[in-house]
Amino acid sequence: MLPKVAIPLKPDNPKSRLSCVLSDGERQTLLQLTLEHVVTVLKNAGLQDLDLLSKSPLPETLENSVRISFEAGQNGRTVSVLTDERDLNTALNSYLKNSADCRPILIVMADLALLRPENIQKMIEPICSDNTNDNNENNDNSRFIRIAPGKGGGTNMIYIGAPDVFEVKYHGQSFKKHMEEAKMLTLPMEIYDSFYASVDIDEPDDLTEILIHGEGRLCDFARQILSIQETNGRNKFEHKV
Ligand SMILES: Nc1nc2c(ncn2[C@@H]2O[C@H](COP(=O)(O)OP(=O)(O)OP(=O)(O)O)[C@@H](O)[C@H]2O)c(=O)[nH]1
Ligand SMILES: C[C@H](OP(=O)(O)O)C(=O)O
Repeated sequence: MLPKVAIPLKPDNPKSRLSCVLSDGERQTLLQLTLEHVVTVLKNAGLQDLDLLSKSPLPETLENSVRISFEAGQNGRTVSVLTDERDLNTALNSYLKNSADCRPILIVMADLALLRPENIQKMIEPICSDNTNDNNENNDNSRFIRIAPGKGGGTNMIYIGAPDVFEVKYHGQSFKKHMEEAKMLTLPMEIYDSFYASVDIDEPDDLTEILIHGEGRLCDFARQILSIQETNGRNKFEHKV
């Protein structure tokens, strides 16, 4: 069964850890470009239903750019916008509990600038039988958890096959906390290890990854804000502040 996708969004003061190198307007642009990239990748991977879970009312321009990138309305694709002002974990856990149809949920962060369609396909494919858990109380291997770690201990994507019982615990080494949660619930669990899925754009140095590996408008944006300095025959990226 295809999962529903949830993308949490914080449209006010986004990417605050980049405020030392990017203006507020540039950080808004970065959010929009990374979100458009992620949504295009989800569409190209064949996903159908997208929920944007926003901390504050989503600006119309951002919502429209998502609808256009996802080609909402075509081939049955849907985009819904939900607003929940509570903190990230409270909002997402309430969303998971309220997904009445118990369809699997794939949570994807909006800042995965290097994400590729094959990463999504790997995230949603059935779990390898070697990784299933004999103690799985549910005795149902469709109710598995698959985690794509982010650098520094975060969780960039998580497939939740059991949204009625699993609770997310983002921030502060969430990757380990999510593994522990799956173990505690005796759900089958797998780690999806991919460089492209592991890069989220949090700190100034992460911008260089866009310049090196990124494509299209995101790469153009990185070129505008970074310059390449050559020292002793080696390239070094510096921020144009
Ligand atoms: N709904 C919701 N989404 C959030 C919240 N905080 C962050 N997000 C989103 O969660 C994902 C990961 O966010 P972070 O990298 O932790 O936060 P950020 O706002 O992007 O950046 P910083 O301000 O530097 O922490 C992004 O898609 C954010 O837009 C929140 O409180 N509520
Ligand atoms: C939301 C948080 O993101 P980070 O702070 O790692 O960007 C996490 O993945 O737990």
